[in-house]
Amino acid sequence: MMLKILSGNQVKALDAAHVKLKRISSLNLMECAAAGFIDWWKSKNFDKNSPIYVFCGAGNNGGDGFAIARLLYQSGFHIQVYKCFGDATRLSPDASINFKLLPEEIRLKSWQEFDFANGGILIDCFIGVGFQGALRTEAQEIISSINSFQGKVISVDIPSGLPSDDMLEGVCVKADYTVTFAFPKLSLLFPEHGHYTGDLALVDIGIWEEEYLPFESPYFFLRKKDISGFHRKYSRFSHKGDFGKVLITAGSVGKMGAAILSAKSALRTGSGLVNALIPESERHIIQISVPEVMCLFDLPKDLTGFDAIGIGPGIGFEKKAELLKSLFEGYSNPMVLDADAITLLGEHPELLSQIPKGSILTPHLKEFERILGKTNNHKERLGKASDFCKKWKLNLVIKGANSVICLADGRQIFNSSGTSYMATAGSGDVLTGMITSFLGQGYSPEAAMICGVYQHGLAGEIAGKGKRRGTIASDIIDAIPETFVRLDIS
Ligand SMILES: NC(=O)C1=CN([C@@H]2O[C@H](COP(=O)(O)OP(=O)(O)OC[C@H]3O[C@@H](n4cnc5c(N)ncnc54)[C@H](OP(=O)(O)O)[C@@H]3O)[C@@H](O)[C@H]2O)[C@@H](O)CC1
Ligand SMILES: [K+]
Repeated sequence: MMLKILSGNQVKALDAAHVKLKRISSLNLMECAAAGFIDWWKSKNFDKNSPIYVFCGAGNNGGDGFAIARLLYQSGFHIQVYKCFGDATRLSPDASINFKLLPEEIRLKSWQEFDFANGGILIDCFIGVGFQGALRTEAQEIISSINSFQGKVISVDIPSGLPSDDMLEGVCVKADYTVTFAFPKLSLLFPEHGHYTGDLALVDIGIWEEEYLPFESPYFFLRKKDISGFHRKYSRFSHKGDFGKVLITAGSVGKMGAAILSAKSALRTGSGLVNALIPESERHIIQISVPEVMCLFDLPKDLTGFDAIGIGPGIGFEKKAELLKSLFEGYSNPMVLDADAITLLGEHPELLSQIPKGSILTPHLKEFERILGKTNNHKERLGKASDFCKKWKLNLVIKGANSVICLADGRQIFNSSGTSYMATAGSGDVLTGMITSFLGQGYSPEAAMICGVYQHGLAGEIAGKGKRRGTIASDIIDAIPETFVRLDIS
């Protein structure tokens, strides 16, 4: 089962059902959230001498803040708590209890007394998912002041002022880290909000994935533990035919790198046989750099022998609409369409209905607009993607940080692996090769996308660890085999 992403206003009902099921109190759950935050904190090795300022609101987000302040104090940190509310009668019941539990030694002040020119660490527990309507004037002032703070800012659950499921309209806290509870709030995964959320960490507060079942949501969060269940198991008697024969249609004069990257990725992902359809004049390039690949120069008449087809990286546009048409006529299984193939579909929308059902399109944000039109923001993009997938019975992978796998049935799965070091030329060609390879190994389109997208991100993390901004697409390919090791897939 995969973690569901609920909306902010479903959180209260989820919490209520959880505390009933586990026979605990909501105060216990708050303590669990605070303890989870402390575990994350310890993993960061923050300086023990750094002053820590905890900004607390009057709701349960503020309650988390009081509990965190107490636990950090008990661990030997220098804590000051700043109130972002009038008087204590405004506190929610659980916040009120944790307010009273604050050790006497912790200095309590009003936010107006804080010198924002200070350094240190500010923990933002002002407003969480209980944010509603438009920010009131004083709240805007508090948030703008927090944003003028010179040290590090850690937001608890969500940066204060950011709506949990929508685009930001006013101001919100700009965090260096956001430590969110139970599930990532949808808006934390929107690229437009990356600047506000900073590094995202998810803290488990003991709510099982089964407990999300009664709650409706099309959104899911893909994590490491989900992957092995989507993989095929091979036996001792498997032979190269079992690992699939794929056709990669990529590259053109001056862009043969795209063909090399996607074909090599398919091999590293486990394909038994990789054929590359390329211009004959360019054959030496690929045969020298990837000798395991067999080259074809014309589209074979019979395509039924291929277990999967991937088309697009670097193919260019000349006579390629005809090529797409021939592929769609001669092949009825799901295929992978990327890069120039997507741009061509944007220019020839009449071809959309001919794409084999269940096929996978992997656009980046610009390519997305070429087929689906302009969008103002990610929320709108997700809505359009959902309509598109349902209408044409196709799947989309919207590439980026937290790539979104959009399935034909309307589910949308956000990936958790990856790093900004993957924003490099050819990274998408690698993904095309990986997904095509899994399709060819007999995986369903859903399983091929899930394993491909997650392992592509993981390979990027492995490559990026030692190479940082010097990471190139070939490094990602080299790291693909290690992803099988890390996931314990044979
Ligand atoms: N399972 C979980 O995820 C768990 C969740 N937990 C935690 O509970 C949090 C949710 O707590 P919640 O529901 O009490 O609301 P919360 O976020 O504190 O906000 C309320 C405060 O914001 C204020 N405020 C609101 N709108 C405003 C506006 N427009 N402009 C200005 N102010 C505005 C509002 O003020 P008021 O309108 O009442 O005057 C009130 O003071 C959640 O994020 C997580 O941290 C954990 O403890 C346990 C497990
Ligand atoms: K917050």
